[in-house]
Amino acid sequence: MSDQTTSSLLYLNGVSVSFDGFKALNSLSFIVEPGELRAIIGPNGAGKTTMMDIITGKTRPDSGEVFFDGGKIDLTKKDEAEIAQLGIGRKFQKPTVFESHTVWDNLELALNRKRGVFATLFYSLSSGDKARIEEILETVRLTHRKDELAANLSHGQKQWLEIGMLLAQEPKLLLVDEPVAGMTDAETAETAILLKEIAKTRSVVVVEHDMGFIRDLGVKVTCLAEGSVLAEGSIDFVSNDQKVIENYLGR
Ligand SMILES: Nc1ncnc2c1ncn2[C@@H]1O[C@H](COP(=O)(O)OP(=O)(O)OP(=O)(O)O)[C@@H](O)[C@H]1O
Repeated sequence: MSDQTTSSLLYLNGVSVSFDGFKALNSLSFIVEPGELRAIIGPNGAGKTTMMDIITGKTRPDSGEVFFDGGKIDLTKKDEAEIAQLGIGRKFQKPTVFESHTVWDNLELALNRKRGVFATLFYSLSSGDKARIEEILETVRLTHRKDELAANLSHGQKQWLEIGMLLAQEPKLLLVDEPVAGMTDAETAETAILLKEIAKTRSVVVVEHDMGFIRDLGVKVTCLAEGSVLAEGSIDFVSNDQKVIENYLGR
């Protein structure tokens, strides 16, 4: 096993997958380090969602390697539930919070989900749990709205609440799909700060089309196109790459 495999949190090497003969991923190689925040950009159909599907076990690769946690775990041998348990959380584009519950209860439910049904039946909230919920509320900027029904939150706040629910499961890697679509400019700017804070204690991979937001993140950017990496580096490096301009930014 190579040094890159053992030092990385997530290691994809030569991953390919086809749907009806169409190569959605074409020998994709992609590495995320522990504690790294990484931005992914790329045109529609580039394979961004398919890559997330491979990591979370929703889709199986036709070929290639997918390792987690310093090469210890072969994700291609695990199902979706096992991968979630291993510490990979995924936030889809549309928020899916429990609208008729309060913000606090949404987080409490997420904390309980980690414990399983039996433990939850005989469970009362410990002071440690309360402290953790309060900490998450601070992180996702919702302390002042903790007793509000989730239905009454703004779209951006619902996105933050769902990120908080994922944090309650203590993922080592958080995958976030287009979090700022539909957010106000202020919420978008705040989301960049929030994700940078979250990435202090875990790795985060965020897919976005909003280039202002990507610039605010100030992290390494990977541009995908036609199922493989077109360019990777700082936002200035990637956005000045001729292939990126032709395939994505200049369109
Ligand atoms: N389950 C599937 N069956 C058939 N084709 C699929 C399937 N999933 C993805 N594809 C195709 O694979 C290609 C890559 O799609 P993918 O959704 O990964 O791109 P994307 O980069 O996430 O695009 P977007 O920015 O539009 O979300 C697309 O052409 C898509 O139509």
